[in-house]
Formats: sequence, structure tokens, C-alpha cells
Amino acid sequence: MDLSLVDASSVFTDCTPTNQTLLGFHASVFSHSISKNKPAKLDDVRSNGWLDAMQSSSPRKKTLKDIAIDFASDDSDIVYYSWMLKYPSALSSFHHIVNRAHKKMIVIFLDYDGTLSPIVDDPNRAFMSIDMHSAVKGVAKHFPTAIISGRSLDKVYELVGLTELFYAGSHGMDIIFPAKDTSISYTSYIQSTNKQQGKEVNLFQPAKEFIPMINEVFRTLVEVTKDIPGAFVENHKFCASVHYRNVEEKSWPMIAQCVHDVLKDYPRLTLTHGRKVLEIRPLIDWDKGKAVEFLLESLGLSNTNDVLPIYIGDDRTDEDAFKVLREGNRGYGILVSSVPKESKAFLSLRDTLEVKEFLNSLVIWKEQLSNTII
Ligand SMILES: O=P(O)(O)OC[C@H]1O[C@H](O[C@H]2O[C@H](CO)[C@@H](O)[C@H](O)[C@H]2O)[C@H](O)[C@@H](O)[C@@H]1O
Repeated sequence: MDLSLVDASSVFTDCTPTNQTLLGFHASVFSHSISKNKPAKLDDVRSNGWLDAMQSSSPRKKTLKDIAIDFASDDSDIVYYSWMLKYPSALSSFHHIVNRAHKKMIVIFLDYDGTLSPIVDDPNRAFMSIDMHSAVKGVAKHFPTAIISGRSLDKVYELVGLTELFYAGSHGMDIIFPAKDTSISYTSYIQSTNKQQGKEVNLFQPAKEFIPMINEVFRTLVEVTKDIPGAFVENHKFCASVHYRNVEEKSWPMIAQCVHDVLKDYPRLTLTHGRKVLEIRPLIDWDKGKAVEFLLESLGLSNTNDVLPIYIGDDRTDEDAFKVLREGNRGYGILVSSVPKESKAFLSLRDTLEVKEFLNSLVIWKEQLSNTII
């Protein structure tokens, strides 16, 4: 996917009411001014919570000792099943979901890592299974389907490779969707021919002005972490990730300190925690939740009476999307997790296998419904 033809910055970095009105969107969708919620300045990663967050950022792999403990006690299962009382399985709630979808259009939003592909040590080898690929292709045939990932748009498109989907990369800061699918005036949008797919597209890039800054920070982070074995830095164009999954735990304070020291020089950037990854991103009021609202509105699917959005994700950044659905009392947030954790989601799935089963169930249900109607 070659996005080099595109220059959307002038359109969206100026979000005056005039521009918002021209675009025909609800003003809140465009309130991506500098957030007022900037965290307090961090002085010491050992006492400011960064390390605690890093330690709890992903379920630990089981050691032989853990497995022995599992045999001695089924406590973890009991805890998990108790947790499921609050976050019921989307599979066992399937009939409830499709009943609620009666006469509504289901719209599917999918996170990538940990949702469509299992978490693996090497971010460059996080592939979907062939079956998962078919399941995603299947849902996209019947329902508008979007991937919303922390990865760069190019990377997530390369990994998924389905032209029939909508994509949002960099935690929703880089959105691409076919021009023909718009239901509102896009005169202010940048339309561009996507070379790879050979079709007209719309792009929305609310953090475009940050690209040079992210490039600079990326280079600095690569430099300062180069002597920490296992550290790996990714450039997602609108954000950067510092991975520590393969770094020895004793070096985590060092990696946190490096990132902290670099961020001190960039007050317009902020840090969020992912699964064994520190995410550096622009301090703007834009996230996966805003991307969901944006896509629904762009596609003419924001009428809550006619549309049932379903968002499936596993990460902290997906919580912003769960929150939007919960607070708007629309659709379902589904958390993918094999361990109990607090979430704004309504339902849960244990792992990528259950995600695949859920997507396939939607396809079967829709096909049976179509056959019945004919
Ligand atoms: O929003 P997502 O699509 O879930 O992307 C979030 C991050 O995913 C990737 O990292 C995670 O998955 C890797 C591969 O399984 C794993 O090695 C890493 O520890 C996880 O944090 C991706 O590499 C990141 O850049 C994304 O931000």
C-alpha cells in the first residue's frame, strides 16, 4: 500500500468549527486538540508506576512450576469462571447477540495482535492462521468489517491482505476506506488512488503533523536501546513502540528509564502501555474509540437504531473502543483474555481460537438467515 501520494494534514490539523461543519461530522468526533489530561511529569520509573504497569502488561508464560501448581489446585479456573459471570462468553451469548441484531446491520471491528493472531515473541512473525483469514474474509462478505490496530496501516494491511476491509492503523490515527462507501460529502477529504488496490480511497490522519517528530523519536529510541539485549523498536508512522517481551526482566527498569528520558524532551508525546510494549504516541484526543465513531459516521452507520457494532480486542488500547460502545449503549465490546481482568467490554472470548469460532458463527447465522428470507 503506497500512501505517499496522500497529504491530508492541512485538512485535519485545523479543526475549527468551520471545518467541522464543512465535513458534516459531529463536533466531538473531531475534538483531537491537545488533551488536557496530560499525565504528571515522571521523575523516576521505579516509583511512578511504569514498572508495575510493565510487569502486569501481559499474562506471564506458564513455567513447569506453574503447571505443577495448576495440578494441585483448580483455583485459577474457578477465578476465571467467576470472572465470566461479569464478562460472559460471546459464544454462549451468541443467541442473545443475534436476537438484538434483528433488523439491524452488524458492523465488525477487529483488533489485530492477540485477537486475530496469537501473541508471539517476534512482532514480525505475528501471522493469522489460514482458518482465521477465511473467517475474517467470511464476515467481511456479510458485514462491514474494519481492522483497528496499533500497528502502522501498511503493516497491518500487509498482514491481513484483504482489500474488502476498512483499516485503521496507529491506534486509529491512520484510517483508509474506499471512496465509494462514503455517505456524506467528502469534498474536504483527501481522495487518492491506492496503487496496490488500484482504487480510490479516503484517508483520515489526525496526527499527520507528528510524523517528523515520531521519526526523530524512533531513531533516538533505537539508539538508546541498542545495547539492551532483546529490545526492539517499531516505527508505526504516527506512533512508535518499544518492545521488551524479549528483554530480561532485570533490564526492564533500564528500558523504562531510556524511554522516560527520551520522552522528557517531547512534551507533545505521551506513553501508553500495551502487552510487553511501551507505546509512544501524540498527545491528542484521538484513540481507537474515536476511530470507531469516525468509521461508523463516515460509512453512514452511526444510527444506533439500525446498527449493531461489535468490537473484539485484547489490549488496553481497545478499552477506548469498549468504552465508546458501553457509554453509547450500542453493540458489544468483546474482550479477548484467558485471564480475568477489569474491562469496559460486555462479553469475553478466551483466545484467538474462540474469536475465529465466533466470527464463523456469525457467518453461518447470516447465511442461514439469508436462505430463510429467500
Ligand atoms: O492494536 P494491536 O493490533 O493489538 O497492536 C498492538 C501491538 O501489537 C504488536 O505487539 C504485540 O504483539 C506482538 C506479536 O504477537 C508481541 O510480540 C508484542 O509483545 C505485543 O505487544 C505490535 O508489534 C505493536 O507494535 C502493536 O502496538
